[in-house]
Amino acid sequence: MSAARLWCVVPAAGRGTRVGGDCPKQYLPLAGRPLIEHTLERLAAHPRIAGLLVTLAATDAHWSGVQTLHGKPVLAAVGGAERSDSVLAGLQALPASVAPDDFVLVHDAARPCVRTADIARLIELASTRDGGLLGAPLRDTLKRANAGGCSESTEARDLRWRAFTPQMFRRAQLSAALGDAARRGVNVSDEAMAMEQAGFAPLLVEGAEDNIKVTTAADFALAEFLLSRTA
Ligand SMILES: Nc1ccn([C@@H]2O[C@H](COP(=O)(O)OP(=O)(O)OP(=O)(O)O)[C@@H](O)[C@H]2O)c(=O)n1
Ligand SMILES: C[C@](O)(CO)[C@H](O)COP(=O)(O)O
Repeated sequence: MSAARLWCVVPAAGRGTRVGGDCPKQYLPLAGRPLIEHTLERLAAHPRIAGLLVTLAATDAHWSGVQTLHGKPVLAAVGGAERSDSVLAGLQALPASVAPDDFVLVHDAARPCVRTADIARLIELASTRDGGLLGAPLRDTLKRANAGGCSESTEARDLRWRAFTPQMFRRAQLSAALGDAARRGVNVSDEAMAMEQAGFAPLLVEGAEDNIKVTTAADFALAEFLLSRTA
């Protein structure tokens, strides 16, 4: 029997303010196509992905979108003010065929270079736990800056990881954790933070550090180079 396939929520309702300009970064050209289309293509091509639920800003009507990709459904829903709101909206908009206990992946539209093998490894390992996330141990010395932009102290580096996406959790548990954080007024920066606060210990799965999040204008050139190499 073939391995179960998972739906992926793709938060894409951001404004890309750190890139600047009028067009949200997910629609800016990257290697000749809108950034978001590289991400959706990479996800939909993965044999373990069943479908994509993309959350968009209500004003992003200009995104032509795609209805199916690699024979898989690509659905859209309206996101929210914060990334966590967009993820929660996406979870709530998933088809009824996605059961409460089914694992769901959440992957930033702004991360087009995620490696196919890393997605497979996350699914394999996190399925045996209460979920997990791709990341990488911190390898640089970590500094705490003061208001004047100078190094004030050096932070402990051991046991520190950078969190990437996808992050993978059970639909109902993640929805409950995100909803609880929102009710407490906590703006969680990723799904794992919400799950940690709900008492879970998400598995950290080491992935390639070229799974970059396109955040500033300078990231586009790096992402274009990486897209030409990774898959
Ligand atoms: N309210 C929001 C904010 C962000 N995102 C998505 O979450 C991902 C990671 O967020 P980030 O890189 O911060 O994107 P932006 O919020 O657009 O960037 P900025 O903070 O520079 O405005 C992106 O795919 C973004 O579109 C979202 O769906 N809804
Ligand atoms: C979810 C994430 O990509 C993990 O590193 C990150 O927290 C998103 O942060 P952003 O400020 O919304 O880009």
